[in-house]
Amino acid sequence: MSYSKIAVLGAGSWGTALSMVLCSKGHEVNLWMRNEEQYKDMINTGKNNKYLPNVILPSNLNLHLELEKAVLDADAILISVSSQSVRGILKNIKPYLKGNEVIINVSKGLEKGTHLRISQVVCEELPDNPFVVLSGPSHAEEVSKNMPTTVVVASKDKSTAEFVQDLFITPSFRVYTNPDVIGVELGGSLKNVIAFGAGIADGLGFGDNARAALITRGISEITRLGKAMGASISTFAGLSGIGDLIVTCTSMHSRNRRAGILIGEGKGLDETLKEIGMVVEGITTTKVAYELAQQYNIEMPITSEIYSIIYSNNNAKDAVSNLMCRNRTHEIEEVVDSINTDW
Ligand SMILES: NC(=O)C1=CN([C@@H]2O[C@H](COP(=O)(O)OP(=O)(O)OC[C@H]3O[C@@H](n4cnc5c(N)ncnc54)[C@H](O)[C@@H]3O)[C@@H](O)[C@H]2O)C=CC1
Ligand SMILES: O=C(CO)COP(=O)(O)O
Repeated sequence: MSYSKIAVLGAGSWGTALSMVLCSKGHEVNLWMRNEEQYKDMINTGKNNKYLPNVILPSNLNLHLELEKAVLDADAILISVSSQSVRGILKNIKPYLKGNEVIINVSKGLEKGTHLRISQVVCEELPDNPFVVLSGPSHAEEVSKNMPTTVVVASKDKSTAEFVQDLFITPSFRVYTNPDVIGVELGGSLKNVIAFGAGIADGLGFGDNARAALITRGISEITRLGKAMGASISTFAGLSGIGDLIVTCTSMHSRNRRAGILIGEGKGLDETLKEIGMVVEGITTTKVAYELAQQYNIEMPITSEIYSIIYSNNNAKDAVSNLMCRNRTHEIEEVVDSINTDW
């Protein structure tokens, strides 16, 4: 097997956990962070105490504060910051790149204002670099402890997807490939909106029935928007669709679900975000998804009610009542997948 040099940009919980997977395969891994205090603490303690406190960092992991040094001669660059920070990071690394580094995005969100998927942001900023998105049901807390996890890597180019599959795959971290970049990106982003809603239901004291309803009707509205935006509907039945939706709506590791629980219990948004202390992508994605639903004229009732709670300060109990008392309708829509997902 051959070894690669990989720069991981963003030392939150996900960047750290994925660095550990890559180190376990013997790759040269440069983990970059912007915060000097965090860097010193990680050097001194051998742990990422702020974001992933319960694991010891591998001894072969290189920590960096200087972006230029971190990306120098890299074969691949993994972006693990919040989705709204991705464009800024790409602009910052651009002067140091050769143009053939594979860009691997793992952040799950859509750009505020432009409504762009991260692959489109990368295409605007680094048009020459090959691109892959890695997504799926994968909480950092479990990946960092080598618990069995499956993810999917999507790229327009099969050999690039297989290169990234090879970089990561281990007996506890199984990686599939998929050509449907749009579907994988939308599944990973939009599930955070529904998971936030599932958290609200939990916080209001509702049970398993409500959660199952949100998961099932949630994937239905995600698929509707995804189809309109050019995704393959079968991707939403896979790891980056229903798989990620299930894990995020049911796990106490989920930042989106935990934030929703606090809102359902009556806390305000600022207080909630402070308490979580990590990125809660679903807040911004709700606004983008709501606007996309209007743009594509797609009915997204759950997203719309969550939008009204976050952005119009509507009462969560009223939102539930609005959803339950909508006009009666059929469950299954006729959906035909016309997208050719062969490479
Ligand atoms: N934590 C998890 O289990 C998973 C997270 N993700 C996604 O990965 C992305 C990152 O999530 P987490 O690691 O959980 O977040 P986090 O909140 O633990 O860490 C985010 C990191 O990005 C850094 N950051 C943000 N803006 C930056 C900038 N402009 N320059 C430099 N650093 C910056 C922060 O300082 C922090 O270290 C999110 O999009 C999330 O949805 C995806 C799968 C699993
Ligand atoms: O995407 C994730 C798991 O696959 C992480 O979800 P949270 O951001 O809700 O923790």
